[in-house]
Amino acid sequence: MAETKTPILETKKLGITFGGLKAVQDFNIQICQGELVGLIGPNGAGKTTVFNLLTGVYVPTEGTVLLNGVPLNGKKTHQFVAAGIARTFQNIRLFGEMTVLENVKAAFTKDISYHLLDALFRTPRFWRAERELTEKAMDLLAIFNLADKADWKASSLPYGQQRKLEIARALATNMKVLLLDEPAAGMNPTETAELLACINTIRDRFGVAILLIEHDMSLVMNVCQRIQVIDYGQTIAAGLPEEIASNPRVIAAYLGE
Ligand SMILES: Nc1ncnc2c1ncn2[C@@H]1O[C@H](COP(=O)(O)OP(=O)(O)OP(=O)(O)O)[C@@H](O)[C@H]1O
Repeated sequence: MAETKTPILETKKLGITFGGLKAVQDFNIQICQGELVGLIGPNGAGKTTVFNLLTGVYVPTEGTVLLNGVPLNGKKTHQFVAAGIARTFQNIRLFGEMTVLENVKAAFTKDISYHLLDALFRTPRFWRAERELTEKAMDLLAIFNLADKADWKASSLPYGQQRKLEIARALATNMKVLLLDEPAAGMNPTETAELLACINTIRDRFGVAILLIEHDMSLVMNVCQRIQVIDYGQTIAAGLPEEIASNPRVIAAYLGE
């Protein structure tokens, strides 16, 4: 018998209109712990707009985003992050002048257990907490094979590794849901294969729910358990990768692109 799980992330009739344009409408999705779902669709279909709705960047014109069954209506972006929804962006947004390690440590702000005075006077509590943060950050970097580059300036990493660092930083926010916006964009096949392995590790190790926007179809078909397809802001198909690959509406939407 199929196991019934409570979705971590759920949307109900989510939609947004810009002027007269219904960029996303009646968008319904459920993602459970440890699930990896792909969100695909032709250019301009509304994928990034969905991410902006899921992170509080856009206020929906209709519908609701729920995290563990709790509606997030009216919350600001930082409250979405605090609640456990983290994302990466199509264009890399690292602190380029900071080191790889500092980039990850900066994302652990929720875990800082010392006060301002401890930091000012460099008390034992400050050093203990700093050591723990460094260990946690190094553990994350190790998953992404970046531990030996901890002291590098983030901007000096090769492109594919900067993308991995972005994901490591998103994980440091202790999130329950990870939204990845075209993580393989601009990567060569070797970097894409490494990324694929990382995404699988993250899912297994952290049990997070992942929603992935990706144009690289082989990546999507390889890693996703389910795929939802949107076109002109509306869901045109949802199902297993093999069902999606042979769905006539999906094929027509992509051929028409
Ligand atoms: N802030 C905005 N104001 C007006 N229109 C917008 C805004 N954001 C997105 N749109 C429009 O909504 C539609 C969906 O755009 P979106 O960027 O979400 O598509 P996408 O599927 O992510 O595309 P791509 O694959 O090219 O990144 C487009 O027609 C876009 O022009």
